[in-house]
Amino acid sequence: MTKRGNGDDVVSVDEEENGGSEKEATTTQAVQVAVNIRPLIAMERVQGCSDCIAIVPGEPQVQIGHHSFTFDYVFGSSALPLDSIFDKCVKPLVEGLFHGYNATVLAYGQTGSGKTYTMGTGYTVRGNTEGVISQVMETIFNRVETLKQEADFQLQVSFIEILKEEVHDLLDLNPSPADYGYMGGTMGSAFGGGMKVVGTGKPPIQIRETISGGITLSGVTEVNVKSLEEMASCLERGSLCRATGSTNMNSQSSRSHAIFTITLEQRRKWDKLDDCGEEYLCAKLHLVDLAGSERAKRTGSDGARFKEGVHINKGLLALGNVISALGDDKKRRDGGHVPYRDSKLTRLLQDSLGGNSRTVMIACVSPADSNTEETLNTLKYANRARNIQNKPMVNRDPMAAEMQQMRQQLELMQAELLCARAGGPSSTEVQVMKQKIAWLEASNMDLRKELVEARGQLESLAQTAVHSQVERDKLKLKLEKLRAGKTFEELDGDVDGQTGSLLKDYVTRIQELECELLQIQNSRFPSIQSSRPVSSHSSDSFGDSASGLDFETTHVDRRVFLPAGDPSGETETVVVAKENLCKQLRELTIRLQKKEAEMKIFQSFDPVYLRLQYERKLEELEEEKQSLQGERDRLIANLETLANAADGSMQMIQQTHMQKWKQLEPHIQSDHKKFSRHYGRKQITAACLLTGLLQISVALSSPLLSLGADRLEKEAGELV
Ligand SMILES: Nc1ncnc2c1ncn2[C@@H]1O[C@H](COP(=O)(O)OP(=O)(O)OP(=O)(O)O)[C@@H](O)[C@H]1O
Repeated sequence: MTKRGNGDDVVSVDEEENGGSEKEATTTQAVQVAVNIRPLIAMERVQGCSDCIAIVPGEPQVQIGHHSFTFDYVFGSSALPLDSIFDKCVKPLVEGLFHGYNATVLAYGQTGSGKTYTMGTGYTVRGNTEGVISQVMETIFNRVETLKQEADFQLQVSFIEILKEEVHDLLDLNPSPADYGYMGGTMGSAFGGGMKVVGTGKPPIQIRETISGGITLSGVTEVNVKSLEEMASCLERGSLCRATGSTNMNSQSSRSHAIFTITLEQRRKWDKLDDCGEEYLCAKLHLVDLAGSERAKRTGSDGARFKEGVHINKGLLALGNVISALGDDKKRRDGGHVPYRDSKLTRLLQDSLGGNSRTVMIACVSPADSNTEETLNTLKYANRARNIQNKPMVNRDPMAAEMQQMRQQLELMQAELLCARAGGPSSTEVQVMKQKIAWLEASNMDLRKELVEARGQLESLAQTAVHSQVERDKLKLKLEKLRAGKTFEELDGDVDGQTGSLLKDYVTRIQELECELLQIQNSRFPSIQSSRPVSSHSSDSFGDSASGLDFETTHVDRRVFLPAGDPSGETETVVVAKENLCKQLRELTIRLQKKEAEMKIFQSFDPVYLRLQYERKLEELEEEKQSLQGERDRLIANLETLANAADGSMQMIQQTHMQKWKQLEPHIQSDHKKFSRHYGRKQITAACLLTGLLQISVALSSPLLSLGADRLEKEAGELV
């Protein structure tokens, strides 16, 4: 959406530099209006004219007297330089040509205001090469050169003038008698000194309307051009043939309206043809240099020149009416009549004004105060022209479109024929199958994407698994090494710093405690000690416990389960007890093995927390050891006393022991509970310690103590 200076909002089809939307235009585009203010010419200076047009700095706004107008662009004077007129206004139209849009550049204004100068219609190869048209030609050929790999281009030019309501072909080498009636000005200088060549001639050019509503000129010469030079030569030839004449206001006044038309046809190459691209496009660019409006009084024209002036003004008046009709919002909304047919000029410009063309109007004005009235009129018309809405659309060749359709039909029928011959499916089935294939291809693409994602996830999982496996193997190895009796020093390389040394300390301390307990046990029952085999590696049994606890093979003297002085029932009781014990211990072993796995996790726990836990437990164990030592001493003393007593008093001693045990039992239970809390995860060590306690009780060897031993054993089982 472009905000128009006069307050109208105009929907632009495409405002990009490339000048062309590839889509069909569904919106309208207003005629763009640029004002070109030429400088005061010598004649005006001589006459002492002054500048009557003011420009609002930085704005496309001009003021004349108390009138103010806003346009799309203002060039000349203190506004934009004239040489930027092509880039700003015309280049987008040229680009649009390559997208199939017709375009028109129309120079309008009073006589001597600079229309021919601006358009460059007075082009000569060796002389005047200024103006819009020469830049248009250059740009077109540059673009063709750039795009020649993608499409085949064909360029044609035609050049006509409307003189006294007659259309003349300026490129016809054999003009009809009607074409050479004019002998004023410089016409025909290139072809025989001031006269058009007389020839057999063709029928006069006629303006026709096509079925689609387009305007064409039948009988006009269209010259195929392949190079810039060829096109420039056509322009020069036509310019020289154009009717010009000298008036008081312009020594080389154009006496006709001239239209130089460039037709661009492009056919996309097969391999460059995409689905949405057009195979064939054809667009026309009309470059129009109108004759200037004039007042006979000022031009000083009389006779033939006066008649020309009348015709010129008539044509311009018709143009003014068309502009008024199109520029009037109300009339346009009501679908009011637009008098295109009132003149040949308006008829020819039908597409350009309110049609399917993209149009730029350049209103040329003189700044001289002597021309104020004409300048004001021009600006008023130009301002009205800004209200004209066109509907640019891509020009397809109907024949080519039909051909394309037929080609597609042919392909389909050929495919059907092949299928029918091979007994294959019908065309409907083929269509369905094609759709299915398309659908399958799409879903295949989706699945491929999912597969790639899944593969990525799998790889990362595999990496994690490998990593975990390596960690597990390392831990396994360490454990095996520890089981094999390796010290922590030997494992130093494998165990990481703080945790390793901490564990080492605690294991050493536990082993020391175990030894101490064993010593207590030995010193408490010296009589029994002598009757049971003492392993030289007493700690090994605990070591084994820690590394798998093979209790089945633990050397426990079976006699420890026998009631004193009852050798008769020894074998049976011991075997049963041993079996029970072994069974329980087997279960214990399995559970401990499970816990062993948890141990690994436990190793990764916070060392500080672990240290505190262990320290607390060590204190408790120390206390327990102290109390046990005290109790041991007392028991030894009692035993010694009792040993001297008679057998009858043995019963009493046993009862005393029983009482003592009952007193101790709650303490032991509470200790065990604490123990199990702190050693919830450190089951192996707990089991070791409990086993130690078990062995102590076993070593006591008395029935009441064996009862305590049973309890301990049971608790050990629960704990684990
Ligand atoms: N921008 C400009 N700078 C300098 N001179 C200019 C400029 N525009 C026009 N002129 C001069 O003004 C004079 C009239 O210009 P031109 O012939 O282009 O007017 P015109 O509008 O085509 O007139 P007509 O309608 O009579 O054909 C010429 O001498 C031309 O060189």
